[in-house]
Amino acid sequence: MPELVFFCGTMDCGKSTLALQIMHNRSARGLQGVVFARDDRAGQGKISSRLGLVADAVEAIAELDLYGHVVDVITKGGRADYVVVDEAQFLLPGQIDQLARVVDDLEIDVFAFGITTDFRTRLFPGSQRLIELADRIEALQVEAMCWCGARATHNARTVGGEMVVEGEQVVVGDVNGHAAEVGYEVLCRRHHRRRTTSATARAGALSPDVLPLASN
Ligand SMILES: Nc1ncnc2c1ncn2[C@@H]1O[C@H](COP(=O)(O)OP(=O)(O)O)[C@@H](O)[C@H]1O
Ligand SMILES: Cc1cn([C@H]2C[C@H](O)[C@@H](COP(=O)(O)O)O2)c(=O)[nH]c1=O
Repeated sequence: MPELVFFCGTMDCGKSTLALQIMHNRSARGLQGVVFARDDRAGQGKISSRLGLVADAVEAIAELDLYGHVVDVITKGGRADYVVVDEAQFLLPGQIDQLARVVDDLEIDVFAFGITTDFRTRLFPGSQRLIELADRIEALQVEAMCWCGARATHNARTVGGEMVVEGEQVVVGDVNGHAAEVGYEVLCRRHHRRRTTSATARAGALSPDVLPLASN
C-alpha cells in the first residue's frame, strides 16, 4: 500500500541526507521521483544536505498545487514513481492534503521531511497537518545533541547570539552560524525552557558569579 510518511526531527539531524539517500537508492533501481522543496538554504528549487549533496527540486511555492503538478508530470509522459518533499514544515496545510491525495488517488508513495516545531516550540502548520494525515511518522534515528550531551529535541533561534522566543515563524537560516543576525541551535527541552544556549552556558561557567565564595 502506498503511504504518506513524515520523517521528522530537529534541525541538523539528517533529514535532507535521508531524503537524498532515498532518491539515490530508488534511482539506482531505475525509479524516478518528483521532488519538491521549499526555501532550502541552498536556494530556490534545491534540496541540500550539510554532507554536501545537492539535487534539483521543484520549488513548492504556496500557489503550487502539488497533486496537480504530479498529475501534469504523468499526463505529459513523465515518471512519478514516488514523491519526496523536503522542508515540508513550510508547506501550507492544504498542500499536505494534496500530498495525501497523491497517495490515495494516484497510489504513489510520498516521503515528507521536516522539523515539527519552530523556535517557540509551536508546531508549524504544515507539520501539524502531516501529523494529522500521515500513515506513518518516523523520528530520525541519528539524534542531534544539545550542548549538555542530552538528546536535542527543540530548535532555538538566536539573534546576534542571543536566544529569542518572539519573531516571525519563518526565517531561513542555519545552525553553527557565525554570530550572524539570525542563527539556530538545537537544545534539549530543559535548556530550551531555561534559554541556555551553548554560548550562555559557556559564559556562565566563566563568570566570577558562579565561583565558590572563599570561606574567610
Ligand atoms: N563534517 C561532517 N561529517 C560527518 N557528518 C556530518 C558532517 N556535517 C554534517 N554531518 C551530518 O549531517 C547531519 C545534518 O544533515 P542534514 O541532512 O543537513 O540535516 P537536516 O536536513 O536534518 O537539517 C548532521 O546531524 C551530521 O550527522
Ligand atoms: C526552528 C526554525 C527553523 N526555521 C528554518 C531554518 C532552516 O532554514 C529550516 C530548517 O532546516 P533544516 O534543514 O531542518 O536545518 O527552517 C524557521 O524558519 N523557523 C524556525 O522557527
